[in-house]
Amino acid sequence: MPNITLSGVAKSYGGGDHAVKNLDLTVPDGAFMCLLGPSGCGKTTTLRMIAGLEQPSAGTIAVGDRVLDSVERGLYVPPEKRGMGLVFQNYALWPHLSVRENVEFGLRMRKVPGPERRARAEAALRMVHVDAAMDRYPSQLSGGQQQRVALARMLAINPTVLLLDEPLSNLDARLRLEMRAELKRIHEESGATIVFVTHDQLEALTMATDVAVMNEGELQQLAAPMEMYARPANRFVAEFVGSPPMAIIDVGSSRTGLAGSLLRSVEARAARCVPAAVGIRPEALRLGAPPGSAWREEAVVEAVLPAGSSWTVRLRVLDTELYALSYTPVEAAPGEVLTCWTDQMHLFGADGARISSWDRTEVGA
Ligand SMILES: Nc1ncnc2c1ncn2[C@@H]1O[C@H](COP(=O)(O)OP(=O)(O)OP(=O)(O)O)[C@@H](O)[C@H]1O
Repeated sequence: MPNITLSGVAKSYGGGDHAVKNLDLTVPDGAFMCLLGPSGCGKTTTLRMIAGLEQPSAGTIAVGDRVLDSVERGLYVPPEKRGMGLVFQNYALWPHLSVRENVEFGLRMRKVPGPERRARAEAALRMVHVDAAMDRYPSQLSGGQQQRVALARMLAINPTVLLLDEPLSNLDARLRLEMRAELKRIHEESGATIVFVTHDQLEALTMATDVAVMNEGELQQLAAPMEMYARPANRFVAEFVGSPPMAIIDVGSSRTGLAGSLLRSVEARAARCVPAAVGIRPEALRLGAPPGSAWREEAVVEAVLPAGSSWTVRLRVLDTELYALSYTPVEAAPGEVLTCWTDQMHLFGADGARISSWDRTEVGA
């Protein structure tokens, strides 16, 4: 199964501002790609263009050698001829059809003969673990089961590409967690290429093989989830991916306060790195005795917030409030002075881009 390639793709609705700008994106064969970004960043528009529900204003969309859209060549393949399955946030099932009939419906439309239709519907329902409820009606199922039936309806068609637009957004927290694991399993079992739209960074990190972060119609970074977490390409990605978010301290040429302290530490290690901002993830801000070369400062404990398996600590470090996230118990009283330290800083330049030469100084530091 070939890659999906978007080259120079743009979309503006009715000649207005561009919802998607000059997008170059390759979805590798068999990938589980999440399009991630805040509301209005162009994720859904991108998915709808891949599906053929919207036509690009510029650029080319292809699956392998097969061009599906080319504005230049006036080429456009309609959705039903693209061989892709779509599941949207509102996954309406037919209320008057049983679960089995709902799943068989798409196959009936495609004129798949009876016995094969039944076998494929049952196999798809087994895959999503709702085969026991095959003869019930949608109103007799939980939200999560209905969601799975909608997925089974798509899987039965054996799409090589599955396009999902926030399909878990109507579910409660427990079901979302369950469905994330299910989707991952289904992806592995079916071998389908999945493109999944979400604004939930945790959803993207937990499920995707590749994450494409978008903002204001532009691709900010395309990377494997843990790579993106470890090395966000710019300030936007750094702040968007991770919860609680990374603290980003503007340093400029400051010689005072936390900014000055961080800057001196950077200069001591890599004099040629000139950051405009320094980022520290809460879990990278550690309490206690630092190793030799790590940046350190005295921190005044403002509050300790235990959450069962983790402890969030609000600290005042010189002139700035920072949060530390610890996975071992923190027993400190407000007003107590501790040492905080980190050996994992993220440096960003004046244009907001990551200073990657700094990462090389950290390796082996
Ligand atoms: N049919 C439309 N007509 C005009 N403008 C549209 C249309 N659909 C989307 N837009 C605009 O295009 C931009 C991108 O929208 P899009 O739905 O792709 O973003 P999104 O990232 O999926 O957001 P959300 O998570 O809120 O769905 C937004 O500014 C939106 O208002």
